[in-house]
Amino acid sequence: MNHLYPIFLKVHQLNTLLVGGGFVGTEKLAFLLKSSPKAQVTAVSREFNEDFLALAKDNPYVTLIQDVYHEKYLGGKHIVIAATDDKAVNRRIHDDAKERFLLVNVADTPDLCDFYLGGIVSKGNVKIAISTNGKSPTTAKRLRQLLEEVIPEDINELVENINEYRKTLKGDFEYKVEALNKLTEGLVSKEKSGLLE
Ligand SMILES: C[C@@]1(CC(=O)O)C2=NC(=C\c3[nH]c(c(CCC(=O)O)c3CC(=O)O)Cc3[nH]c(c(CC(=O)O)c3CCC(=O)O)/C=C3\N/C(=C\2)[C@@H](CCC(=O)O)[C@]3(C)CC(=O)O)/[C@H]1CCC(=O)O
Ligand SMILES: NC(=O)c1ccc[n+]([C@@H]2O[C@H](COP(=O)([O-])OP(=O)(O)OC[C@H]3O[C@@H](n4cnc5c(N)ncnc54)[C@H](O)[C@@H]3O)[C@@H](O)[C@H]2O)c1
Repeated sequence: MNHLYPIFLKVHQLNTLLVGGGFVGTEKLAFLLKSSPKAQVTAVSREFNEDFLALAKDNPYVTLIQDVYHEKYLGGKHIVIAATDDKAVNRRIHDDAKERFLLVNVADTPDLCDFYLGGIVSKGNVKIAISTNGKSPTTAKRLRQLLEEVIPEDINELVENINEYRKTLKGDFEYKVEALNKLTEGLVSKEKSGLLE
């Protein structure tokens, strides 16, 4: 049983602190920016590797601070990701963040995470997040690849068209729900939709 509740964060209007500019820090920044190119990220690390620097370069929303972690960097942050290679430092980041009621992810310790970064499928306005409850990130990656293949590229057109239709509906809430459900009935029947072919 997976007890996690997924939400979709507007990270362009939240401040994220990422500590650790090595391999894992780079991976986390890359996935964050892939989904949310304007994510506001402050990255603190003793050293940044080349890939990290390349990702952050020319991105006005990513601020680099070359320093060891200090709790002062938690000021004004909503979300914290600890990705150093020092377990004790990651633990301290976690404890400092919890003291401030911040949401924290400790990349090397699922038990210390308030949330996981998941596999993400993006097709226009449609976004699907995948988690294995921290048990097998490789499976999350494979499921992401599978869904990227089977979800049609034109799913976004469908969403846009339904959005246009939705705006033209004049009745009360119940009327709108009924009209939209009728229009989209075919999507969940295999024969009519073609979505699952
Ligand atoms: C989905 C994805 C998103 C992302 O990174 O943004 C993601 N990991 C990805 C890939 C990946 N990570 C690892 C491998 C190597 C194979 C393996 O070890 O399994 C591969 C596969 C590969 O790279 O091929 C190693 C690894 N990962 C974690 C640990 C620590 C531990 O488990 O103890 C270790 C061992 C470190 C070590 O042994 O030293 C922990 C976490 N990784 C998570 C997310 C969270 C749980 C997500 C969930 O609920 O499923 C969680 C808990 C915390 C977090 O990071 O949020 C991204 C795929 C994105 C994509 O391609 O779509
Ligand atoms: N969640 C995942 O997907 C995942 C995947 C692989 C590994 N891991 C784990 O993540 C951890 C990090 O691994 P890595 O490969 O990125 O290591 P790395 O050596 O490439 O990077 C570590 C970074 O942390 C920085 N750092 C170290 N101490 C610091 C401090 N006190 N303050 C600020 N920065 C500091 C270093 O300068 C370096 O940039 C390891 O514990 C590893 O087991 C997690």
